[in-house]
Amino acid sequence: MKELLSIKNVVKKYEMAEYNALDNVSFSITQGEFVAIMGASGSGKTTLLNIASTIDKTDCGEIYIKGRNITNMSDSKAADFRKDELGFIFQEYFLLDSLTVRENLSIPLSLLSKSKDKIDEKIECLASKFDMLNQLEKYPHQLSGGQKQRVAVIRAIIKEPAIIFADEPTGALDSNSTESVMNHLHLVNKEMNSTIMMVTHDIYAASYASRVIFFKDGKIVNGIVKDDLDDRDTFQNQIYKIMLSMSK
Ligand SMILES: Nc1ncnc2c1ncn2[C@@H]1O[C@H](COP(=O)(O)OP(=O)(O)OP(=O)(O)O)[C@@H](O)[C@H]1O
Repeated sequence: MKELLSIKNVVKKYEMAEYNALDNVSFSITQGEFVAIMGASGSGKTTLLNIASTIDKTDCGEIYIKGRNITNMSDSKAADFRKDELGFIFQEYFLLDSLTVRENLSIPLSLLSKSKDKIDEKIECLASKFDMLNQLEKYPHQLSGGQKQRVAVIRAIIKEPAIIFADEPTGALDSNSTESVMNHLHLVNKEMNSTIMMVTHDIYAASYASRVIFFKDGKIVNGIVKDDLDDRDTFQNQIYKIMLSMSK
């Protein structure tokens, strides 16, 4: 299978820190995989996501996305790379409050100089899939948390990025909204064959992934792949047991 993201021997130590936030981390994600990164607070999950997505730099090691070495990209090249190739979903949504949902969603494609007709066509197609067609002319403050996060998911996928990085996408949501957002993320992964790397504390959210990688003290300590024959409850149970054993 085609390797999409490859992390090789990555080390990251913050200034004044006693320990490495990432300590010789290596793994790869193939095209179409949905990988969840789990671990206790401080285990290095967000540091990993920031380094894998060009937001932060490593001290040692290399990162490749679609075969391109992104390790030492200049800031301006990294910004272009993010615009062209990466999608982001954050806990706090980061929608622009003064713009409608439609205007928020048009930004990624406008930045890629797509025509207005193409942009509207794409927005309406995805809004329909995400049950958001009636919300396009509303402003973010008129939406529920779950609806805002669905807009953020559409915004992340609309330009069909090479990979989507999601940092605690359900962290601010109640259980109903979490279920809806995760169902839509799952749909994106299956129907559009999107590659997703998601950092989460939430065992339920992680159970939607096809693989979970577990971190402790900046190191990978375990990994589990969902068996196609197993249902999500079984996978969630397996994740729970590993998290429990790691906390002992
Ligand atoms: N900017 C920073 N400066 C110094 N130390 C940092 C910085 N950011 C993170 N750290 C430290 O690096 C380690 C890993 O932090 P990181 O935020 O990656 O963990 P995490 O697993 O994402 O935690 P959480 O689940 O609480 O968000 C921690 O010990 C943290 O205190």
